[in-house]
Parts: sequence; C-alpha cells; structure tokens
Amino acid sequence: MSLLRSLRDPADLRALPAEQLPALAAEIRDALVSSVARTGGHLGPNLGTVELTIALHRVFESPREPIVFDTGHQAYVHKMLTGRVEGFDRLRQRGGLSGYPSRSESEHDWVENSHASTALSYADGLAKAFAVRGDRRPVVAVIGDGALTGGMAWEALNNIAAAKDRPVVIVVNDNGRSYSPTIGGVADLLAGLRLRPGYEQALLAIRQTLHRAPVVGSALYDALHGLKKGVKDVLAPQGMFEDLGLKYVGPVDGHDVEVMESALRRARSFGGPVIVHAVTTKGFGYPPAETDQVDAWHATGVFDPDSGVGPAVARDWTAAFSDELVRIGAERADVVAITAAMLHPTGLAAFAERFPDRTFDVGIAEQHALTSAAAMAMGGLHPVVAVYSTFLNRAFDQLLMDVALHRQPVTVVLDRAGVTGADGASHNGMWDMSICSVVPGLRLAAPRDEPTLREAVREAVAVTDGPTVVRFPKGAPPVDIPALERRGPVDVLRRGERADGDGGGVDSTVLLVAVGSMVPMCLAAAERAADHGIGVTVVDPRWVLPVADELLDLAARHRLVVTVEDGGRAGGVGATLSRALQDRQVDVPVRAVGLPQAFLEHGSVGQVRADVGLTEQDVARRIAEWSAVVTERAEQAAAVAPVDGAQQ
Ligand SMILES: Cc1ncc(C[n+]2csc(CCOP(=O)(O)OP(=O)(O)O)c2C)c(N)n1
Ligand SMILES: CC(=O)[C@@H](O)[C@H](O)COP(=O)(O)O
Ligand SMILES: [Mg+2]
Repeated sequence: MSLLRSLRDPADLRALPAEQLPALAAEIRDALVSSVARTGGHLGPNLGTVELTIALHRVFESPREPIVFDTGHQAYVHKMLTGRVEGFDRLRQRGGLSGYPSRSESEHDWVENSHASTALSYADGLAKAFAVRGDRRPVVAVIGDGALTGGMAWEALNNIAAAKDRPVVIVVNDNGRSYSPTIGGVADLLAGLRLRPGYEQALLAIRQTLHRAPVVGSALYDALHGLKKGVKDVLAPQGMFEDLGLKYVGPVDGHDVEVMESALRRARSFGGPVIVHAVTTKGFGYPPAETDQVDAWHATGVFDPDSGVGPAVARDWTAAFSDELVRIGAERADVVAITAAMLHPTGLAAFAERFPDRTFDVGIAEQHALTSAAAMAMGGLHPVVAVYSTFLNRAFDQLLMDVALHRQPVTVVLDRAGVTGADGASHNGMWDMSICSVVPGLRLAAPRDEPTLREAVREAVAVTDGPTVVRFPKGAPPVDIPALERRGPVDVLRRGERADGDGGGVDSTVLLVAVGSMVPMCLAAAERAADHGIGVTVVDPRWVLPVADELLDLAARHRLVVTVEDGGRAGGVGATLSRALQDRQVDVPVRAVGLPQAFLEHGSVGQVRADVGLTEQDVARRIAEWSAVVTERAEQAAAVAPVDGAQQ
C-alpha cells in the first residue's frame, strides 16, 4: 500500500513515525512529477514545498489552525496530505481539482484568490478574529520570497508585528525566485540570511552531539538554547525582522523535515508573531525543473517525465508583442519596459536582452509599476508596462490617479485578457475593459490578429497625452483577418446583406461589433445568420475606448447592434457603446454579449466560453432572436406610419 495513499488526513500524517517521512517525501515528489506530466501545472513551486508542507501539517492542526498559502500555486502537497491525492489525475480540468486552494474542495483550504501577496493580510485578519473571540489558536501563512516583494505583504507585516500576543507564524518559502530570480532589497536581505549557516541546523547538530553526552550534554544544550539570541545572532543576524518586532527563526533547510518541524514547533511555542525563514529550491528533486534557468518550471504544460521534454510551444500572441516591442525599442530610445516579476511570461525577455538598461523588474508590485511608470513618463520616457490582465486590478487606482490624472503617456500591455480557463476564477482577464472604461482619457485597443496587434502597440506608444492599453488573450493568434475597409479606427470585416425594407439609411439589419479575439467566432456567427436570411455587418472597432464616431455612425445605419466581448459585460464595450449612442440620441437597440459578472469555474477556455454563451452557435441564435423582434417592430411601425399626404 502506498504510504501517501494510506494517509486519509493530517492526523494520520502526525501519527507517522519520523523515520518514515523521507520515504513519504520521495513518494510525494514522484507523484507530483508523474501527475503534472499528464495534466500540466505548477511543478517547480510544488517540488519546492514537499518537506515544508509535511512539517507544517505535523506541527499545526489544520483546518482548526489555518494554513494559508500565498498565491496558492504551491499547495498541491497540501492537497495531497488533506485527502485529495486521487484527484490529481484531473488537476485544473473541468470537474477536477483546482490548481489553487478551493474552499469548495476542502475545509483545509481557506483562500482561493491566486493574486500574490495577500496571505499575510489573511493571517492578520484571522488572528484578529480569533483574538476577539478569545481564541488563542495559531494562524500560519506560507509566503514566497516573490510574494514578499508585494506591497500588501508589508502592510500586513506592519500590523502583525504590532500585536505581540497574536500567534501568527509566517513561513517564508525562500527559493530565491518568482519566475526569474527575485529582485530588490527584500530579495537581497533574504539572500544574505540564506548564505549564513542555518541556526536550526546548528542547534540540531549541537543537540544531537550533546545529547550523546547524557548529563553535561543536555544541560549544555539547554543553556545554548537559552542563549538563542546570542547563538542566532552569531549564525544568522536578522535585524530587520526583529527590528520590526517579529521573532525570526532560521534560516532553516526547507528540505529537511526534521529541521523544519523543529523550527515550526519553536515558532509555535512563541505564541506571538514569528517568521520562519525556510530556504528551498524551486523544482527540488527533479533535475529538468531544478536546473532550468528561466523559471525552474514555475508552470509547465504536459511533458515526458523521463526525458523532461514537452511538446513544442506554438507561436503565441505574447511572442508577437515581444517581437514588435523590440522593433519599437530600436527606433525609440525613450521607450522602456516594466515587468512585475514576469519578464518571460509577458514577453519582455527579448527587450531586456536587447535593452537591459531600459528594462525594469519591480517585483510582484503592479501598483508600484504603474505609479513609477507615470513618473518615468514625467521624466521624458514612454514606459510600456506588461502585466496579465487580471493583475491590472491590483493597480487600478495608480492607473486612474497617477497615470491618467496626470495625462502621462504610459502604455499598459495586458496579456491573458479574456477567459484563461485552467487557472480559475481569479485569473480570467475579464475585468480590464470594465475598469478601464471609467478612466478619463484612457484609450484601449483589442487587436484581432497579429498585424492589428503590432499596429495597436505602435499606435499606443505614439500617444503622448494619456494612458493607452492593449489587450490580447492567452494562446495563439488566428490567421490574419484583413479588413474590407477602414472607417476611422473601425475595420469593416463583413458587409451585411440588405433585407426587404432596408435602405433609406439602413444598411443592413444587424451591426455585429466583434471585440479582439471574438472576431473569428463573430464572422462565423454572421455566416450562420446570413444562411437564415439575416443581414449582418461585422466590424472590429480595434480601439474600443473611447467609442469612435465612425462606430456610432455605423450603428445608426442598422436596426440592431450586437456587441461581443471576451470581458465582463458590466462597463464593457456593449455598455459603453450603448451609453455613447444614448448621449448622441441614437435609439438603435444594443444587445451586449460577454462574460457574466461571475467567478467562473476552472476548465478549458472552450468550456468556459460555452458555459457563458460565447460560441458561434449561441451568438447566431441570439442574433436571430433579437433581429426577429426588431424586424417585426420595424414592420409594425411601417404598417401604421402615415402614407405621404394621406389621413392628414
Ligand atoms: C498580483 C500578482 N501578480 C503576479 C502574479 C503571477 N505570479 C504567480 S506566482 C508568481 C511568482 C511567485 O513567487 P514566490 O512568491 O516566490 O513563489 P514561488 O513560485 O517561488 O514558490 C507570480 C509573479 C500573481 N499571482 N499575482
Ligand atoms: C500562479 C500564477 O499566477 C501564474 O503562474 C499563472 O499560473 C499564469 O499561468 P500562465 O502563464 O500559464 O497563463
Ligand atoms: Mg519564490
């Protein structure tokens, strides 16, 4: 019987003899590699937290004593140890385990949000709640060195350090990396501590040696242990954390379960705020990941576990953006690039290689990225800030009140815009058009293919009086989709057939406004509608904010406007166009197709889009339903309209 599969819950783990733990760790590591090879996932981070998570669940009694994982991508071992090892065969798939903690999956999971740097705030909040209720149970937060570069983490540390009697155990999982090596002063501090001989290792070695000398040994060990400050300062000065009012334990070898357990038990015994500094290696124990210099297999697709080789990665939107930005960088010395610890995932690595002095990694700090970009623009540069769409949420106020209020020429490039699917509700890039729609002076482009992406980036960096945003989805762009004609910024992709009664200012029945990645599906839906005698003109606005006059003119020449966007409907393109038409007193009905304002369950992009009606069949069906209504109304109106001269 598999040791891992014999563990039904952490109580079984706590009952396991210590000498069996190395075998358990090895089995978990094998299970991680073999299952993630089939499903894809965050292999590197989870190989780095095997021993650390075993020790956590042996020292703390989850779920009563909460263990919160920052970002949550490193919680696979936690899931395996809390009764879910069988579910890994469908990891990140519809109906299978989420790739992050999930409250609906287990009472052991407290936080589902995969946006980084939040765990310490959850720990502070939980500890305050328990204190108010007279409960002294400890709360544990596991935070990576990368997440520790996020501003929220320091807001929380400030609060946690203030309460000496609230038992918050902060486990810093320090592997020296976000994707790439972690940057900044915090990273340097941790690196400095990492290089010192481990205080815990030293204590453990002393204990093991001394306890072999029965009488004097134990007394001497206790004396040394009692001198913990002295011993520790010799081994691992950690002034900053202790100056903050936090006890510091470490650095400890995060891959030694016994040392980790010892450190965690001591941390638990303090009964107040304490940091346990665990030093780990991303990808530990699987050489293809451990030795990967780019990102230690932070996130991987399916691969052959024996060779470590996966399928060739298709050219994607990110590569096209990356290539165009390098071209622009060669022409414009004022263009600089900013990443929030995601240089490679957002396509800035090539720019960094070519222009290292014009590339800035600010850590997982999107707020700082936007405001410092505003300042760089004030200093005469044109910054390009590349982030995943969902992480722009983190920097909304900075976009609004630092970039836009000061009308600074900053370009924000949003990768992973729209449904991303497998990473679940907190990763879908469905909020950006809604939040950008309220920002005065902001221009937003949603290119439909590689040529319009390249064009949009160039147009964006040419803007000098305010923020520009360019959004595109995860994956590969479609084959190029040429326009029949361009009216201002608006590309006409298909002219709708005229129906009986059209003419006299009506070009066709339906104006279908297709946003970005929705264009191919909308063209197909228009063909389906045409097969049923419905005339559909398809346009791509390219720049969806602000609403172009030419789009309003086109809308006025149709009986019905249907917008289709890979974003939330609230404040989306449909809502914004509808308001612009009202402002111009154009009463053509608008029907908006988009994502519901909901947290969408993980699954493939196709599954999630099908769930919410973003398919050619659904769009065609709805066009037929809506156009039947407007056509009937038009016919009724025509029937009762006075004939010239008659019945006056
Ligand atoms: C606000 C935010 N920005 C960016 C990301 C993307 N992201 C996911 S994990 C990660 C790196 C995390 O590094 P670290 O905290 O050190 O954890 P590790 O993967 O090293 O265990 C990043 C940047 C995110 N999840 N949240
Ligand atoms: C955990 C995290 O936020 C990212 O690593 C996320 O998994 C993005 O994955 P992709 O880069 O595959 O879209
Ligand atoms: Mg890290």
